[in-house]
Amino acid sequence: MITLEQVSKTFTARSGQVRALDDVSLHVEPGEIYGVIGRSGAGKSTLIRAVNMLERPDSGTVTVDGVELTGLDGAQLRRARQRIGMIFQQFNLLESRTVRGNVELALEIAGVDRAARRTRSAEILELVGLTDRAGARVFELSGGQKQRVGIARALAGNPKVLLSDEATSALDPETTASILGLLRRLNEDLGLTILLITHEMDVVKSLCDSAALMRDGRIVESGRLDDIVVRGESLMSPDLFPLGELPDARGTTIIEITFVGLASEEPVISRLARTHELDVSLLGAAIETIHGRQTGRTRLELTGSAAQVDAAVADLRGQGLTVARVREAR
Ligand SMILES: Nc1ncnc2c1ncn2[C@@H]1O[C@H](COP(=O)(O)OP(=O)(O)OP(=O)(O)O)[C@@H](O)[C@H]1O
Repeated sequence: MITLEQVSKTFTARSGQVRALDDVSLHVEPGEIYGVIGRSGAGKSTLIRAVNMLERPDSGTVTVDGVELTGLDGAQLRRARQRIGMIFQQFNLLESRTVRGNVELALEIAGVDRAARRTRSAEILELVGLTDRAGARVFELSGGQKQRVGIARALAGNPKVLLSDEATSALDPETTASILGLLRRLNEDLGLTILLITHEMDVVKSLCDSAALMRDGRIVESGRLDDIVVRGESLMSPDLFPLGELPDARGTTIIEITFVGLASEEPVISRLARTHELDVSLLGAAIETIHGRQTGRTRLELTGSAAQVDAAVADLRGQGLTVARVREAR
């Protein structure tokens, strides 16, 4: 539904040239929720703005719903953009207008007549749970309600794709959860494809089907979330399962095991110690609900000979568990 191929963008800042997007390729399937995560300055905003050509790439192609946007200009581009909704961290609403007035604005610009606008805004406000606030002014609303208006406005033209630029970053945790729940419902009920950028791993964990990690204008890891969590050496794992710093080196081997949909690591640990005559200590465990499944990562310290440790790791892998050797005994 969204494909970026080898997209690059360089800005000229006072301090010199900044390569905000460096050969970025990305593919979002129809109906998917795709999250791009990264620190401030990684290039996330430039990436999402490139998808609807708010930021025109220097090179590469952007295709949305079969239309190559990088090849369009003027009226063609405006038409194609109507199929792409966007929501923002600061909502970007017109404060002086009513809720309904904000939702109808894009339809007014698109030349939709008054009666059709009214019908459509009523429909969409019901979808986001704001029917009883239709006549309220924007400044009277809470942050969560404002974002619901933002979502309703973005969906008024019936887009296939919704772009979300840090849509929950200005909201408290409870309101964030309700907005993420709404996005999930719209994805399921309307088949809406969602591409979002965020610096919060919790947003990715609770909402996304797939994710990409950006650093210095590049995508350094990407894939379906359920594949990423079982990748032993995933770059996103430390943030997906925060286990803290490794202890100081003390001549032992440290491994991390990923469990998907498994209730407890206890039998694995005791069996490991028994079978391989190793000392096994549990250094930490993090369990998260990812994609609706309980997924966990356990960090274990193994004390034994190199051969015992190798045999233990092979045994765990043989049981279908993902094992990363995060520190070798020296
Ligand atoms: N219009 C611009 N002119 C000059 N430099 C820019 C411009 N827009 C972005 N940059 C630079 O490009 C790099 C990527 O910025 P971008 O805003 O895409 O990152 P980000 O990951 O979205 O960060 P944040 O979360 O802080 O917005 C940064 O170094 C930024 O300073």
